[in-house]
Amino acid sequence: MGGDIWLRLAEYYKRTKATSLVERFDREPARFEDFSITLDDMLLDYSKTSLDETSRELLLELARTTGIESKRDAMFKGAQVNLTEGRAALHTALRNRGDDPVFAGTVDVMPTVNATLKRMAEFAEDIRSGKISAYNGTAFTDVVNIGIGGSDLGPAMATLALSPYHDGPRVHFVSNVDGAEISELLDNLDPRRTFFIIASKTFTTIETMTNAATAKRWMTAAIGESATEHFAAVSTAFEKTADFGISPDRVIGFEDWVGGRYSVWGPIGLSLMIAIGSQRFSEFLEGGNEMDQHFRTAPLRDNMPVMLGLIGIWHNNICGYESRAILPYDQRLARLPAYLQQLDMESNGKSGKVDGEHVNQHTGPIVWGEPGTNGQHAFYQFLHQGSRIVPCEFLVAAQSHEEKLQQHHHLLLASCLAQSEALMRGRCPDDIPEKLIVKGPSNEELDLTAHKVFPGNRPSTTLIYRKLTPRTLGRIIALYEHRVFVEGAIWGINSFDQWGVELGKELAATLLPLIGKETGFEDKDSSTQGLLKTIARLRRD
Ligand SMILES: O=P(O)(O)OC[C@H]1O[C@](O)(CO)[C@@H](O)[C@@H]1O
Repeated sequence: MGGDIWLRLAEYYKRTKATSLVERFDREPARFEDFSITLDDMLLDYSKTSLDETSRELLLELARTTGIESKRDAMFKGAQVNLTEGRAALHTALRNRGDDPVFAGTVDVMPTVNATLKRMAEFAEDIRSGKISAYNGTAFTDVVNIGIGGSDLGPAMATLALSPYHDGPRVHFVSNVDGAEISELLDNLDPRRTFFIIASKTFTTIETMTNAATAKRWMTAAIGESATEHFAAVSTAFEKTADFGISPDRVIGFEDWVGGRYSVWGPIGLSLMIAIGSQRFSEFLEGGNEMDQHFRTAPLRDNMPVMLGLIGIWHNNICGYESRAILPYDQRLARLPAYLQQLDMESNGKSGKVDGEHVNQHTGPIVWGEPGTNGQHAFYQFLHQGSRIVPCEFLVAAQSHEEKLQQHHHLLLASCLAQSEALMRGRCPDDIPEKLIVKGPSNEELDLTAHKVFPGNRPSTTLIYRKLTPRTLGRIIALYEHRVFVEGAIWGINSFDQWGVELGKELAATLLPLIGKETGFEDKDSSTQGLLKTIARLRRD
């Protein structure tokens, strides 16, 4: 679908790509107003990309041709958009704040969603107040969420992002099966005052189950049979949580129409709710819901997720840029790049279309990033003068939480704006006031001007928001969720399954009994055999 439009986009890009961003700004005095979208106290500036009126119209035509509106409406209405798993993708129902029913098939899911949210809130507040207490009646001081992927990244990212709102017990996250992570944490915790949440949709994920078993042993060694009182689970698999020894009144369930990487809005967000309280969690949901309403109702041209998605398509499929950098000038969003890696790359890192056909173009890009200004002192050299062009996505708050450290925030803001300006403007030899001459190895004079030249014309977007509040964070996450949806819908892929993670898991299960063995793996390739033998030797010697 949309074959001709792809060609027209490519041809238009070819014809206009010589026009630099600086030239565009010189020619179009209202470029910022024309190429930015405001949603209350949030603004997306995409004027520093090479989009112009014509290319934007072509992209909007692409979106319409690929049925973006009907696909969006189908998702919100609970259609089985996740065809390969036979499910709806109704994470938006978890943040539906109105009274309208939301159907998955013929069932209105809202009564269950609201009842679960109420249960979560009661549970979280009881932990916070000490009503749910440790075996000896004392309040819990520490809560540990054990989960991985979507059962970790969302609450871990959001808990850090909203740290100014923490007024509950300390919340920690363990995800890696590497024993280093859990052992370093447990060494610093008191089992008598620690509560574990085992967060796993399937309750089979090997990393989570291994960490959960270790936590249970650690707790049992300290308090014996009372250990299970220090555990809760968040899962869709009630039999498995019972087998683990968690009583049903300590299990908060959710439905299979919530994908792992979209699950922070519901019970998987329990650790976040314990940290910030149920009221603030509600504000977080409201923020997500506001972005949903915007996505559903704003004209495509003024629609933030749609335009962010189309900018992604432009950069990826038309300009040929392979990756996108997520650059929050907001230290508390330090985990956002990792969170978006899962959201984006697990959703859209696919080569098969919904109909089983192979895609004939690139799908999801490589997503990476770090908070500014640290990134500036690490990889920005590459962004400014490297041979590859990386579209940069800056995020920054106008106001910080650190009222007494305004000079820090001014510098942070100035740095963020400076980077997008430098990427766009670059620096030509004429702008270099003094020639820098050094002596070469044979005492000859070397002119360093070329090293000081920046090519510029490198695209970026900037998302500015007033302050990183629960509501704002909700909006940011929902914005990116819908952007991923828009891109996936245009490529015709299913953004809600993740078959590509299966093979590695299966092979790990077959390799596990071979670790430390010298033989028994003759059917493996010579590299794997060699590595297994080396492991055995290094463990033995
Ligand atoms: O919540 P679970 O079932 O433990 O799954 C954890 C993660 O594993 C995956 O299935 C694969 O990485 C993710 O999609 C998911 O978020």
